[in-house]
Amino acid sequence: MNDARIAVATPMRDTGNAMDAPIKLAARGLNFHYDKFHAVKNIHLDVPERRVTALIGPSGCGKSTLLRVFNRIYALYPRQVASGEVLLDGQNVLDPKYPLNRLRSKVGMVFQKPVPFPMTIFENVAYGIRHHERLSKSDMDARVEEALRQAALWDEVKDKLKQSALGLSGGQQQRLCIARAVALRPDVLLLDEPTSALDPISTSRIEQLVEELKQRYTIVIVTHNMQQAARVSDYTAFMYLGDLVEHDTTETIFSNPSKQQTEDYITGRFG
Ligand SMILES: Nc1ncnc2c1ncn2[C@@H]1O[C@H](COP(=O)(O)OP(=O)(O)OP(=O)(O)O)[C@@H](O)[C@H]1O
Repeated sequence: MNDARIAVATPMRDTGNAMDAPIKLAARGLNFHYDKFHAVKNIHLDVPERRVTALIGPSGCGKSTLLRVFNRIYALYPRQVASGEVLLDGQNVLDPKYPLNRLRSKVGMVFQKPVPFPMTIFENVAYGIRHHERLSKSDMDARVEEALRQAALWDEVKDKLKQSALGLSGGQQQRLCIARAVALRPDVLLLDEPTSALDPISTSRIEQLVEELKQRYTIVIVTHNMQQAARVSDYTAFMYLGDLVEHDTTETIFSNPSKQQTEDYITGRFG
């Protein structure tokens, strides 16, 4: 093994090329254009259920774009066009007939910079739930607590639920954003560089959390940090200039990639 390669700390199953879990989310012949710019090129990708899949690759290769296509955020913007399919449990979520509300409740997203709403900690979590469900006060209290516990934040905030979320630290704010996403009980969590704005302790907290969350959720994480990809993910997809170059178990990608470009990237020769 080349010294520059990254040690994979997570124990890996010997899966060969086969997935060790059913496919939850899949891209089929997926293309994406920002106006005339072809940002994602004919991608086929299988995302297994209750596993962590990392998207890695140099800046501008299309990682965030792919994530945004997975929950159709682009649909808000004119001149952003996707073609091909994104299958969630076999149903094409890019089909305009697939209700956006259903998609939002099944696929949660957490962004690079934590952006809590300027309201109380409780309301930050309850807000999204109210959009989708009508719950009694006691059910809502229980749901908010459940979400905050899953995001490993409950113990730190249980005595100040009525205080503004803006008073939380950056790491706590990011866990609040994760609580907001899991509060809708989604199937899939998309994490777009969730720790890039955080200090090392908060980063490690979120990485531990990802490990816990995968017991319940299918997770796709975009990261620039290859050590992080190696630590938290079961599968890794390497992208370059809009192409999906290689996708395999994280162990294989970091110890025995089949493509030269992948090897060059993970050993730090470019990117
Ligand atoms: N709103 C936009 N309009 C036009 N082009 C865009 C837009 N957003 C992204 N792009 C282009 O699409 C390509 C992919 O961008 P994307 O943000 O998906 O890359 P990335 O791999 O996530 O990069 P980074 O790691 O720097 O976040 C880039 O060339 C980028 O310049």
